[in-house]
Amino acid sequence: MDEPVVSIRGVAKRFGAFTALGGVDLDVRRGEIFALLGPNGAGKTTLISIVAGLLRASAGTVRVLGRDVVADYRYTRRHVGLVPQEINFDPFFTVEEALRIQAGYFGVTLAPERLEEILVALDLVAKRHVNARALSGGMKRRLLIGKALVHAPEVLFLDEPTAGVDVELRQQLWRYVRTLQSRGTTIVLTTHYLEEAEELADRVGIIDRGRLLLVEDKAEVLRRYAKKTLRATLAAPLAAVPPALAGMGARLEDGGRILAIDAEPGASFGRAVAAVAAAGLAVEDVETQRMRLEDVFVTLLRSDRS
Ligand SMILES: Nc1ncnc2c1ncn2[C@@H]1O[C@H](COP(=O)(O)OP(=O)(O)OP(=O)(O)O)[C@@H](O)[C@H]1O
Repeated sequence: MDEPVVSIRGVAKRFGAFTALGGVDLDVRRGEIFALLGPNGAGKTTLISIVAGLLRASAGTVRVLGRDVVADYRYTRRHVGLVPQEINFDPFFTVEEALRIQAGYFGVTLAPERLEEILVALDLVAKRHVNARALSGGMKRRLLIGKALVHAPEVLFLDEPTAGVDVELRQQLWRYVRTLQSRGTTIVLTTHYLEEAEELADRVGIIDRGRLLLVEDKAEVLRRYAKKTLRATLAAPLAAVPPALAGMGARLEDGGRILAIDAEPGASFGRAVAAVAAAGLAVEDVETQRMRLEDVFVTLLRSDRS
């Protein structure tokens, strides 16, 4: 297999007596979208900042494209793009100037077609000559993303890229993130919008209190942890669940009109459907629902903390 694009080994970070990261091991694969999920204060930004070379680890090593982020800072920084969580740019420049200046920091001249592409993707064409201070919060965040892209980084870190961005534009950004991925960019994102991770990520990592609880393919996480529920709409309401179905944990909802049955992750509904038929129930409609990544996330965190 390819060498990982980012390789994190035993990374710890202490702030005084407080341990923000307690020994993290993680490999990010070439070309993937990796979503780092965790509650407030879990250590996501700390980890990303260490990988991007903005913060020194107290222990452990990080390699980006095979090079150590401390010893080879200039090289690794050159290949990393970081969209920070906090908006922190000089408000006196226009959007276009801010992008050109940022490219200059990396010794790159921003080609006109690249500038256009970034402005279009981030919906900032109409604001290109506007001072950054006159942008709305969501526009400022989009400019931050643009700034992280000017030097065409191989690895892009997005720390809550769509916080405060409206729904329509969020979807547009998702499409652009996928375009970047299709061109070979590796993307690591943190987000509190679990639907964002569900939509974009190939793999997810869940971090809590400075420890990684799980790193797994997203599809596998859902397969392994997401319960399913089958809801059968009955032709006539029931007063009580038939005994054979009660033994499977079936319950009534909506005044007895709906019979709901849960299946453990990975299990099928074959037996439940057969039991409904055997009970002689007339079924008008059937719906199945699977837990979303958000529910899985909450369940996993709860079980870690209990
Ligand atoms: N410079 C610092 N000095 C002291 N403590 C810090 C510092 N930076 C971060 N921390 C602490 O480290 C922990 C992890 O913070 P971090 O910003 O990495 O969390 P996060 O997972 O990104 O959270 P959020 O989702 O809220 O952005 C928090 O408890 C935070 O208070």
